[in-house]
Amino acid sequence: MTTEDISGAAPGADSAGVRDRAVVRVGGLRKEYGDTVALDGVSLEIGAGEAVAVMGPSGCGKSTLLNMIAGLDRPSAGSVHVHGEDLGGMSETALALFRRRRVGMIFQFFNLIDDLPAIDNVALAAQLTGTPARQARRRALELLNELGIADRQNVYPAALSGGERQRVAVARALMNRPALLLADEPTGALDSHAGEQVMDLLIDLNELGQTLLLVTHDQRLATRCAGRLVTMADGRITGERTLERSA
Ligand SMILES: Nc1ncnc2c1ncn2[C@@H]1O[C@H](COP(=O)(O)OP(=O)(O)OP(=O)(O)O)[C@@H](O)[C@H]1O
Repeated sequence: MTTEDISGAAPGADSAGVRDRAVVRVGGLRKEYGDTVALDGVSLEIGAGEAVAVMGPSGCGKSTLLNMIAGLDRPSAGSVHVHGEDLGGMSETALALFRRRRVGMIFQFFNLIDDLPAIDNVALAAQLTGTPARQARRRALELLNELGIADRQNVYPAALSGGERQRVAVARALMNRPALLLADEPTGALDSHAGEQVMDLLIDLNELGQTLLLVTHDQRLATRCAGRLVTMADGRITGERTLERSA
């Protein structure tokens, strides 16, 4: 896999250090759902080229934080900047464009479209930003090739293994060279072998300069893939430490 293949994010991981350019800046973030306070004053900065894992007990607000950074939901208070763009100031249309162009997301249950073969699941991400179909399919095939599943390009999600589905989802997430790759329990539905392969893939991508934010319950995923661990409880950040990546 090459830097050129994956992203426009790589230049951030330069010799000047990885945290000199923030890809994510979250300040005083609060989110209420009725009486539930899901986020209660979260501030976090992620530098270009960093891999950050967020861990904490169920219900502590991890996915809510991820969704705010992805522009999938709006905060009750506080600010989110991604790649220098202020999400709070965006119209719904601008936010939809931001989601397509700036962030790639992978989820526990893949979220692939059942009635499209692998290649079209991937290509669609670029077609939605206006890339002509032929060009989108060409890049989709390159990515599937880089991820080792080009031979599965015409297979529908139902006939793919869990690991293959997640690889298709990763290819889709990388399609528009996102500044930020967000992963919500990316190995949660995989057996240990497929999980290891997805972890290796995330490590490779980060080493090529892709900025990564992942939410997980899996200590092994966090320590293998991330350089920094953020812990949360009750909607707040309760701790932060640098990780030495384990083998
Ligand atoms: N759309 C929603 N409507 C109402 N409440 C919500 C919504 N989304 C999240 N919540 C609540 O906000 C809190 C934080 O939820 P969130 O999903 O962010 O936690 P989490 O740490 O990701 O949990 P898990 O590890 O179980 O996925 C929980 O109390 C949850 O019930």
